[in-house]
Amino acid sequence: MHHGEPGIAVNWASKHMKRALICGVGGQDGAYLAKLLLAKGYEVVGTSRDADTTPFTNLERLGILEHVSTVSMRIDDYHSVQSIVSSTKPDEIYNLAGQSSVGLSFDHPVETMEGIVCGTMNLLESIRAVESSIRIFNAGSGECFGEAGQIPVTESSPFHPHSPYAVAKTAAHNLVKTYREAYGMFACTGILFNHESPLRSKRFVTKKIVCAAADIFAGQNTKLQLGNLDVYRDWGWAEEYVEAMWLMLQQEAADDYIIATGKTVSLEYFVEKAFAYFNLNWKDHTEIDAAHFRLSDAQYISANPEKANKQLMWRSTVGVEEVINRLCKDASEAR
Ligand SMILES: C[C@H]1O[C@H](OP(=O)(O)OP(=O)(O)OC[C@H]2O[C@@H](n3cnc4c(=O)[nH]c(N)nc43)[C@H](O)[C@@H]2O)[C@@H](O)[C@@H](O)C1=O
Repeated sequence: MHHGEPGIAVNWASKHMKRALICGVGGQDGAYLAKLLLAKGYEVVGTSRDADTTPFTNLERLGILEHVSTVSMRIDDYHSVQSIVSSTKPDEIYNLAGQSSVGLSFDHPVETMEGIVCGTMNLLESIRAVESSIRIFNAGSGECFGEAGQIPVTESSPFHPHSPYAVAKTAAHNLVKTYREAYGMFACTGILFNHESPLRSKRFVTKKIVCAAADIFAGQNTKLQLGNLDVYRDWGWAEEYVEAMWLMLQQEAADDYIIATGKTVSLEYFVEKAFAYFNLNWKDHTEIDAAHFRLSDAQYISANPEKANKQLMWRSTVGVEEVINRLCKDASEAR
């Protein structure tokens, strides 16, 4: 493992291997992507704000911590970003850094904007300054569409962001498109819908639900407090989504793609199925708490992933029922 200060050059074992820079390697997607790229023979450099103190528990859990070179980089500081891009000279950059919780973005809008908008800008500008042939993937979000109604959105549907997070992701999406069109950069955004795994934190509703159900099943006398259950989302499996990120950068031309399962269900359905996994009736163990309602929240979001299916030959194979089963199994084993 290589911990390093921004600017420290890394000695690479081989010149033939592709090198990837994963910004935000400590998160769910960063960890799964690192695992995927290592398996494909890439040299992987991963950044976090402070690599010397970040525990990288997700990388450890996947058994790949010693295979990833971790470096400190402040995504919101251009000099820090430029110095890492020029010292690592990657073939591909994956921008998974910045605040990822929609809920938290209402409490920390400035930090959210700086990390996502300035962060994306800093990466694009660094590529322009250092080596414009570097390919970049940017993690976009289905939240950008906002309230989209029953008709599944496509890549050409309009964005109606309604949270600081979604506003930031919309701006980053537009920046990527502008750099692609104006400077001819190979820059793509994956418009990612909800994707889950055991590596998710309890800040996200899926992990919160399955952990509570497992605790209650094990005898804990608690009630699960939730917000609005009458919201509809498209939940997929994170490990499959990172595959789509990689595929986007292997195409002949850069483009943006919706990455989703294509199936939307209600949060109530998710809760019901998760408790049913443990032979529990969710209604006996949950309470609605107004404190968990968002200041604004899209009620219904559904997506059409046909473009990714056809052009990337990427298809989600883990549907929401399987997502629930896998998360519940992990939550009960983790206790
Ligand atoms: C596509 C998008 O996907 C994720 O963002 P998210 O959809 O906000 O994820 P979540 O799990 O926090 O909320 C899902 C829904 O569930 C509702 N909800 C009800 N009750 C609770 C509750 O108690 N906690 C939470 N967290 N949500 C609740 C909440 O209001 C929302 O409608 C991120 O990956 C993000 O990075 C991203 O881009």
